[in-house]
Amino acid sequence: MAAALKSTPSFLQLKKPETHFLVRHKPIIISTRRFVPMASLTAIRSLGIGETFSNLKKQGKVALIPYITAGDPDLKTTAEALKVLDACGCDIIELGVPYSDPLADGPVIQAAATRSLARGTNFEAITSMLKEVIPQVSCPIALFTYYNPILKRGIEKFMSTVKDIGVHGLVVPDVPLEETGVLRKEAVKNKLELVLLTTPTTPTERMKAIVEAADGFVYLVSSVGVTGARASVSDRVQTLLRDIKESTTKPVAVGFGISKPEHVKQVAAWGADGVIVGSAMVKLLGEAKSPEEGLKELESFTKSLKAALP
Ligand SMILES: O=P(O)(O)OC[C@@H](O)[C@@H](O)c1c[nH]c2ccccc12
Repeated sequence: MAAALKSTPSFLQLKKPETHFLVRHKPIIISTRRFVPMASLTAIRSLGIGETFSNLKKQGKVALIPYITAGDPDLKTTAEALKVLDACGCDIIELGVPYSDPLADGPVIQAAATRSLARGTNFEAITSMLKEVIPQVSCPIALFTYYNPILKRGIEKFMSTVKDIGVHGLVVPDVPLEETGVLRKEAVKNKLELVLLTTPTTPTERMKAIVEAADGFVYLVSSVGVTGARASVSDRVQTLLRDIKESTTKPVAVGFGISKPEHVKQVAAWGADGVIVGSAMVKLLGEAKSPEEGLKELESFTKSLKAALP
């Protein structure tokens, strides 16, 4: 596996040459609308990623996966936004931990991270907010974080904290290749499913290694470059989806640039099992005249995307 990963071209010119855009995601949480009650009444945990996708598949549905930045415009609004996204039928929510050097992000998400950090958002505040919110929504939340905040806390500590608050997954876009094994081992120990990312520039052998190692689903990055709404989704996604699906039966979700109902419709028609929308959501929330305004716009936008999906 390591060998196959050696030649990983990162689709970003990241500062650290050895860093590859090999994302061991542990994403997300799955909204199954059904909880698996744990022993205690207070702690309930949604089903795993793979189970959620297979439930959706049985219903002929495609997962809607929003990404928003925690603490933008503030954590109170983030908590409300999670409930809005859940109520609108999102199947998976990615919650970004703001970071000072978000290399894989475009201007919208970078600006959101800057605003959030300027307000003093930190990991502890995010996890305590999540501890409150997760039991209130049927669609649990996954943390999206760069590698540094994990290292700062220690991988083991980070993973157990993430698991204890009821999170199912992580997205770590800049983890150096040689460290993905360690990350994965700890994640699995904490019953966290890891999703890996493949890109349009990932060589076939490497894509196969990624798909083989992915848990839950495979994240197909639709285009090279950084995150950000695009006018259209490249039709190369269709072939990329076909190639990946030739090497696995695992679900594949597509992200990057998706920002309109016609985009989600198109990507679903190409055979994606899930669509991921970040910048378009972040912009509505973070750039609105008021938090209430942002939440209202988020709701109608999300409903329009949901309506466009099977
Ligand atoms: O913002 P977009 O173009 O809709 O793409 C999804 C993306 O935001 C989300 O999955 C994400 C946010 N930051 C990232 C960094 C790397 C990979 C993925 C991400």
